Amino acid sequence: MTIKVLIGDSLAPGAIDIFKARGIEVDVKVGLSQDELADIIGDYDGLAVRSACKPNAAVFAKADKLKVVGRAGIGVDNIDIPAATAKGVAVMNTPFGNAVTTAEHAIAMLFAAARQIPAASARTQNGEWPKKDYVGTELFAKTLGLIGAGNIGSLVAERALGIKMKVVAFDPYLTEERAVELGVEKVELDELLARADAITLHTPLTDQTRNILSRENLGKTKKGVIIVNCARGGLVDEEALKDLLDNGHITAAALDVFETEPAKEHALFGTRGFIATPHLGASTVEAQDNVAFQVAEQMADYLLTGAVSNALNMPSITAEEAPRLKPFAELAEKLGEFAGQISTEGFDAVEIDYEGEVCELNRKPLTSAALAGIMRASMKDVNMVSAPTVLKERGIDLKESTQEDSDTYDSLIRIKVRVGGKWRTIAGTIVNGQSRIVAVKDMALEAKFRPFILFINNNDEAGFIGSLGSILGEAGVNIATFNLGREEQGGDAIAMVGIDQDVPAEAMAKIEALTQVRYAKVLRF
Ligand SMILES: NC(=O)c1ccc[n+]([C@@H]2O[C@H](COP(=O)([O-])OP(=O)(O)OC[C@H]3O[C@@H](n4cnc5c(N)ncnc54)[C@H](O)[C@@H]3O)[C@@H](O)[C@H]2O)c1
Ligand SMILES: O=C(O)CC[C@@H](O)C(=O)O
Repeated sequence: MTIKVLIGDSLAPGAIDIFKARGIEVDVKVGLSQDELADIIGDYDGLAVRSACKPNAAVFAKADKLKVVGRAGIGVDNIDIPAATAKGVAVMNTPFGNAVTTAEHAIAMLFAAARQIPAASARTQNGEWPKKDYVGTELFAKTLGLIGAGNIGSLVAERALGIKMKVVAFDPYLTEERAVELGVEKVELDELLARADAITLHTPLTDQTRNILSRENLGKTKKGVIIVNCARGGLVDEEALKDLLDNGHITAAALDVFETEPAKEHALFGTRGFIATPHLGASTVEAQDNVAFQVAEQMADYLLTGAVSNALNMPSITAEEAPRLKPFAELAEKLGEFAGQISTEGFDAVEIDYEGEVCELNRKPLTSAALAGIMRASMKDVNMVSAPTVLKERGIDLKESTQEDSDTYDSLIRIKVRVGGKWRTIAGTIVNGQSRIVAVKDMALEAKFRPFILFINNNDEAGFIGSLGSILGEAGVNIATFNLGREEQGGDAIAMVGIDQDVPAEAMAKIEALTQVRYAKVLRF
């Protein structure tokens, strides 16, 4: 049977050759609207994209043959991953192929902003020779504030140190050891804002990073600061950026990414000190070859052999191992997601214990699945392949242990994450092929994973369940399941409430204010 792939964005031509050499038919259709894509997607087994092609739920609804979407690049915000997962479509990216190129663009933007090169060039070529208007800022010995010290942030730090800048970094997941290795000083955000002469951003866009350079935070920066964003639109308050450029608090700003793209009109355009590029961070021949060739190989492997690599929504497992490993990989990833969501302040060690029959299996993909789950709360685009490398690079300790007998269950996986010197622990098993949570903080219970779980750590005192039920009822939140665990009567206790919808902020505040509640959070799976 013919296997067909659609290339929906401008990819380096070598990708077509790779698909064809492996016997896969290829169509290239760039610039399709979502409706046009939905009309034709039913013919294809694979879809290769960059960032302009945006397969949404309506596209996946019609993607009856589709098995894989490959992103030639890092960010997958243009792909509706829950819709892809619901349709059984693997989503893969290429986590490292364009990192150097993007770091170089950030550094180029920094220099361009410090010396106002684009404006000076335009006016010089216009015959003005405006020498007096462009007295720039030297970067030597200045402080660069790095928000996000992952792949690209680390490369930017190396380069900034090379031009003799001092680098301070804010990243809750950067360990002191990794900071020392990189030669940067780990600081809190407020300290970075107060000390940096230039700030560059290198985080994904998540609930925690959206608007991280808000009007308030931009107001805390040094007068004369330079702002560079080559990561994602939405990290910087664009309106506030304009106001602060206009009043001279910010000397210069360079954006490669915008809240709405393509940004063909924008209030910032024409503002003094402002530089824009059209999401060019990854646009070099080298990076585009890297990501296009890699995505074509990964997609072809998956379509022809079932091998999964760099997948964001499914574990990497070989075809032979698949049937036995799959439920345990799903369990490990979900337990990891639980642990990650209750550790968003940052953690410095992870332990994974395998007990019982699961010890006989290849545990590497299980550990990778668990780590991807743990880190997903802070790094949206992390996957099973990149998770272990990233963990190691950051100097986060990982210990695995096995115990061939399990006291109660045929198999048990326990994940422990250390936050501020204290361990947060969750354990689970498989019951009738489905993942179950069987202990939290070593308190036994049995709960299914659901799209929304309200997790509460409380004191075991009378009246708590009634008050909680009333608050949820008044907020119109339906309870689907309710599981409780406790250390001893009157002691530490947990409640896992499976709910049919998210809890409104007002109701959440009331829950947190209950005298028995120590910690409450809605977890999403
Ligand atoms: N402009 C472009 O063309 C282009 C090209 C490639 C990547 N990108 C974007 O650059 C960004 C960085 O990519 P990467 O490969 O370095 O990602 P990465 O996952 O390796 O690093 C992201 C870093 O952000 C940190 N982080 C998460 N939450 C944070 C928070 N609340 N505060 C501070 N730091 C936080 C993480 O710990 C991590 O170290 C992504 O948004 C990616 O999509 C843009
Ligand atoms: O494909 C591009 O040009 C942008 C890629 C970049 O935003 C990424 O996240 O990898």
